[in-house]
Amino acid sequence: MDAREMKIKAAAAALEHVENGMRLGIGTGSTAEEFVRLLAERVADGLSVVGVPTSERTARLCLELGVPLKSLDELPELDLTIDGADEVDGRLRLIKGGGGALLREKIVAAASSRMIVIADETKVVETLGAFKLPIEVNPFGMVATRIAIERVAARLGLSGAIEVRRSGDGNYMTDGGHYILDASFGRIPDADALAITLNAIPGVVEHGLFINMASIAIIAGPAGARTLTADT
Ligand SMILES: O=C[C@H](O)[C@H](O)[C@H](O)COP(=O)(O)O
Repeated sequence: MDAREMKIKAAAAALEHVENGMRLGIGTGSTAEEFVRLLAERVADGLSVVGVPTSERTARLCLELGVPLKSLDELPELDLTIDGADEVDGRLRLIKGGGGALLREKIVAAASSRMIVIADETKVVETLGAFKLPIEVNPFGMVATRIAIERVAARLGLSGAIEVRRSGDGNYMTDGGHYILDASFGRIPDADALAITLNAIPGVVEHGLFINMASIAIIAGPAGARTLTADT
């Protein structure tokens, strides 16, 4: 089974949690896009749901495939969000934002009663941090913000390059008009402390640590899909 087939398997298992009439947060990334494709088939067959997309990219795909959408302001309380992740640990703590959508993803997940993460086995880790942690920052004072991040990270025993994400000739810009700093910490032994500390830095708009947000994770491997709950 190749990577795409595993993503489809996880997405298909997540689709079983979708019920008629649900208000759905719809994630971003290659795994979430497999979910959108399967969801669109069910919508074409008569399933009635309304989605709130977590990025312009997801919104475009949903519109193209006929998945009905509303904005989060029109639908501020959601039943379920289904989204991918860059890393998942045993407590269902996540790193997200590899695709740059972390801010909207976190706002949408926080507005949802439940969040289901869909991923392939390669995303499951003992300790978060091998994947560069995306930190969304305001362009104003980005260098000062980066220095502040380095200082608080050092106090938590974390080091490693913190680089501005690039796209073409310029800095990558999120849907919200911010930049992303990717932090190569390698290992983040205390993700909870780092999450709180980063949130306290002026200039940090949001970070890619999703703590206590996922209800379950559906992890697909060559043998099929399994469901993870925190500490199982
Ligand atoms: O910003 C992007 C999101 O957090 C994605 O859900 C995450 O990067 C995983 O993407 P993929 O399913 O493509 O690995």
